[in-house]
Amino acid sequence: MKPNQSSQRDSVYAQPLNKVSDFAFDTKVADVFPDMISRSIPGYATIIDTIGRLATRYVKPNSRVYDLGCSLGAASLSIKQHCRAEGVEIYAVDNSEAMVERCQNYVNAYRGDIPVQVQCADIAELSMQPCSMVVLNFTLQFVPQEQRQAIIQKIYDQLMPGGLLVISEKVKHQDPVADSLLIDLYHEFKRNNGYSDLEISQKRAALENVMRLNTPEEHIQRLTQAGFTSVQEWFRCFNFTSWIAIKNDEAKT
Ligand SMILES: C[S@@+](CC[C@H](N)C(=O)[O-])C[C@H]1O[C@@H](n2cnc3c(N)ncnc32)[C@H](O)[C@@H]1O
Ligand SMILES: O=C(O)C(=O)C[C@]1(C(=O)O)C=C[C@@H](O)C=C1
Repeated sequence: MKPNQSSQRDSVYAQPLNKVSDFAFDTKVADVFPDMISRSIPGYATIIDTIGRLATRYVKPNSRVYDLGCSLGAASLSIKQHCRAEGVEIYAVDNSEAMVERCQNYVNAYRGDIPVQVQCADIAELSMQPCSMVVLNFTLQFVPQEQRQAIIQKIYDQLMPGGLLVISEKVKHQDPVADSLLIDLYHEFKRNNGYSDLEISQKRAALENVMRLNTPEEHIQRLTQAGFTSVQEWFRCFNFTSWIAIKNDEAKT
């Protein structure tokens, strides 16, 4: 089974809790993660598939690819499935032991030519090597704000000229009317996917201190400040957005 296919049903927030603790990527979440993420992120399957398709265009022979905050490795396995370049190595990194352990099992069960190295590490402390593609698929939103610019700068510095960063995030919007409409539509999406009002509100409370959102403008500013000259939103649904950021072909390494 691929990590983006359905697994155990997510019922983490189904029962009333006396106290809602901060959300954590622990064993309880990791066990139901394929179901949780596919019912919680609009267009998740499309995003994962497109990451694989982008890899066929951007991953260079004999280069590295990083999947930062890989969870169960869905993006890595999509790249492995699509990419035909020779001598490629994927580095799938996450700081949750529960995720990394399960990710390794998925990787072991998945055949293909491209090796995937699974690593338990904090991406803020990760020492990166030159690479042709980096994926940050709904990861930066969980990293402390003050570490975000340095991470994007490190990625830019290690990308080869012409290299690609795919960054997907849940975002907030400056206009309060638009922001609350998009949040409302998102909650309707979750209800349509079988989540109750209780599950939606308890998970929202759990995420409050853990997931800090930026506006699209803040993300674009951060990418531009790091040096990316080509930044393009390629996916958007409600308050979820994905961008491609390409390092100029002429850029110095
Ligand atoms: C929403 S999930 C990412 C989903 C995954 N990229 C996918 O495409 O299926 C966020 C992941 O980021 C990881 N994470 C959060 N902060 C991290 C950090 N500082 N270093 C490494 N991983 C981190 C979490 O453990 C979690 O597995
Ligand atoms: O479920 C929510 O409310 C979300 O905001 C979705 C979201 C995310 O954006 O990363 C939050 C945590 C889970 O990892 C899966 C999805």
